[in-house]
Amino acid sequence: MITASKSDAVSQDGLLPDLPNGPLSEYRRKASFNWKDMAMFLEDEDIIAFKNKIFSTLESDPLFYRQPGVDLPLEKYRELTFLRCKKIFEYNFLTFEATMEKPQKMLVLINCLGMYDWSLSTKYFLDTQVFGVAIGNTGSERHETILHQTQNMEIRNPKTLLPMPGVMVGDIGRKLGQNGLDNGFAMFHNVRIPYENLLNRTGDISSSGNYTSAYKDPKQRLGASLGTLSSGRVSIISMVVTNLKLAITIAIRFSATRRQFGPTEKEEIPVLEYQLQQWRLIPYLAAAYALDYFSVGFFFNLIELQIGILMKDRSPRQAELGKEIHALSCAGKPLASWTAQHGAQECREACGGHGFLAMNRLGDIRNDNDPNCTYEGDNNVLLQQTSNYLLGLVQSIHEDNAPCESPLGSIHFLNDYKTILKRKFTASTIRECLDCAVALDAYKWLVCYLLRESHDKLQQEKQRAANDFDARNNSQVYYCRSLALAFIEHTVLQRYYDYTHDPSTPGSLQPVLKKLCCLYGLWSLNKHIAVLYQGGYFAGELPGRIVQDAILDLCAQLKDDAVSLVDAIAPPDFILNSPIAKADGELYKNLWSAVLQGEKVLERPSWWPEFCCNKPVIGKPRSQL
Ligand SMILES: CC(C)(COP(=O)(O)OP(=O)(O)OC[C@H]1O[C@@H](n2cnc3c(N)ncnc32)[C@H](O)[C@@H]1OP(=O)(O)O)[C@@H](O)C(=O)NCCC(=O)NCCSC(=O)CCCCCCCCCCCCCCC(=O)O
Ligand SMILES: Cc1cc2nc3c(=O)[nH]c(=O)nc-3n(C[C@H](O)[C@H](O)[C@H](O)COP(=O)(O)OP(=O)(O)OC[C@H]3O[C@@H](n4cnc5c(N)ncnc54)[C@H](O)[C@@H]3O)c2cc1C
Repeated sequence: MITASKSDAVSQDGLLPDLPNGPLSEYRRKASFNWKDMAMFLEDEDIIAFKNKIFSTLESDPLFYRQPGVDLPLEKYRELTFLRCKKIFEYNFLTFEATMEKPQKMLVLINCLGMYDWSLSTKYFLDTQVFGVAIGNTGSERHETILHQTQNMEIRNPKTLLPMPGVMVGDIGRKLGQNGLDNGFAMFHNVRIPYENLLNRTGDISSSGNYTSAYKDPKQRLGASLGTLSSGRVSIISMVVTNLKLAITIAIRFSATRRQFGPTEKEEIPVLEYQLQQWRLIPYLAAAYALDYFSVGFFFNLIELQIGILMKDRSPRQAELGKEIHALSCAGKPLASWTAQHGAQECREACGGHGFLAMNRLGDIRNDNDPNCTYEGDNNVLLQQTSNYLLGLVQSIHEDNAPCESPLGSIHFLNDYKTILKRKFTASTIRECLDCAVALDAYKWLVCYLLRESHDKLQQEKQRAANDFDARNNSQVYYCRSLALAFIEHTVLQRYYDYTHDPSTPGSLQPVLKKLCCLYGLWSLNKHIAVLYQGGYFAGELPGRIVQDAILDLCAQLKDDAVSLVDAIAPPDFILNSPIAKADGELYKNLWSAVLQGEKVLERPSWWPEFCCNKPVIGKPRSQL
């Protein structure tokens, strides 16, 4: 294990307390790096201190006490979420000034509260941010009153809490997750909306009925109006990565402590030693790292867009930035939320029966993550926005009449479209595949190929179909949908590759980070193997086989680092709230203690006498008279 220097260690110990010794210590000793170095490389001291403050405040407040696995009645859960939400207002973890100074803290706060409970986080941020930012970014001074009313909880009649005349509101009922959040409906019957309520930042109507807009170009106006809608999707990418981090922490710590049959009868071995367990979990750990890096960087891109909106930037670059962020977020949300969804399910199963026990939290993580695939736009519908953006570039690519340029550079590689399409997979050994550039090159080819195929398919369908609507619909499966996903996977991988190969990345961490990068790349690429063969990039048995062997090799190389990799991203035990995944690794002691603390755990059920009298006469229902 590589250790930190003395001065680093002093500041680390204050921020990151040592983890308790126990059954996980052996893996921690075997790690190729120091988990504290990794934690402090991933987040700066200020962010770690901010997280510690939030976590310790919640842990010290009895209102935030919770018992693992207890299923609260709906009404009680919503009441508790509301009370906690009010308390979060009081704690005021993030002032307006602090947000302006370091906007990333907003994302950190969303995720810290979400790690505790997503119902609480979503409730708090829908009120304070989603609604507020939408009004702030698309309205003007005349809408400030609405923002004040929201902050003072005045969304009905402030004295009676009854809806205003003509407005009907109601509750839509129990959902599959996030039940602390009360989703409702609203209906308006002959309600006159005052003219001043029109959100008028990009266009207005004068009292005489004339439309005016400071934007001459309708496309720029559209971008400015809709740009603000990207913030939810960008934030969701980070939220779902947080879920993946929670789930993988639980599954890795469990797998490192749960023992089963080994090669000899003498000793049982941790299930993490099994190749199958490694292959099921470690790629999700790599995905958590790669997507986490993407989510943070992409949030900074969003901040740049929002500053432009606030500064009334009407440049073509600002409009292009809005379009690119829209295209990336419309594929980034699907990729990240599906990865978290599949990852949470795999983690649940990888923990066997213990994973199905509610108190271990994988069910809640999975269910609370699930609506991220739907809200802020259904994943499959959103992917079409990304493929539309890419298809819009085809003409310039074919005719070489304009370079493919975008503010964030995600499409720059398409300038080499024709050359890339002529390339073939050239690696011939597993060793060569352990260089992440191999997966990255394959992705460049894949995106170009799917772009060409999707474009051709769309043209064919346009000739065949009666209208553009059908043509577009019939070009999604295996074409545009795959294109959008391959494009975003390439973007995530390219960014992670650049980061892990950057000379400023500490030498002690580079080897493990590069392995994670390579594993994420090959594992993701492996899902496209049919297309790689179909388009002729792969030929013969060798490419498919060495890619798969390289994945297994990387999993084996990373298994001794896995515990320290989750230590670097795990929240404290109180927040993780999963007895099988506490940092001390005392799986059975912690599970047993949580079971015994359950309410009425040793009592007979209240209906026990039914068992002893009125015994059923098989095949003869009793008369109800
Ligand atoms: C966009 C649609 C999918 C499709 O719409 P259309 O059918 O009109 O498609 P077109 O292809 O014709 O599009 C028209 C045109 O517009 C461009 N466009 C569209 N959107 C954008 C955009 N955002 N930016 C830029 N440009 C945009 C598009 O590219 C086209 O341009 P061209 O003509 O040039 O091609 C649409 O149907 C759609 O959006 N559907 C989804 C609806 C939706 O998202 N609803 C959301 C409801 S609210 C909700 O679900 C809430 C759930 C709870 C969420 C909880 C989590 C949030 C917590 C986050 C906290 C946030 C913190 C914020 C931090 C901060 O901001 O700082
Ligand atoms: C927990 C939760 C909270 C929410 N909160 C809010 C909120 O606060 N405010 C708000 O306004 N909304 C909210 N929503 C609604 C959410 O934004 C929508 O559910 C979402 O945008 C999807 O739209 P829909 O439900 O109408 O799906 P539909 O459009 O009915 O889609 C149903 C199915 O049809 C398919 N489909 C639809 N159109 C196409 C197409 N063009 N091509 C191919 N397939 C298609 C979809 O893929 C999907 O499988 C919330 C939803 C959830 C789950």
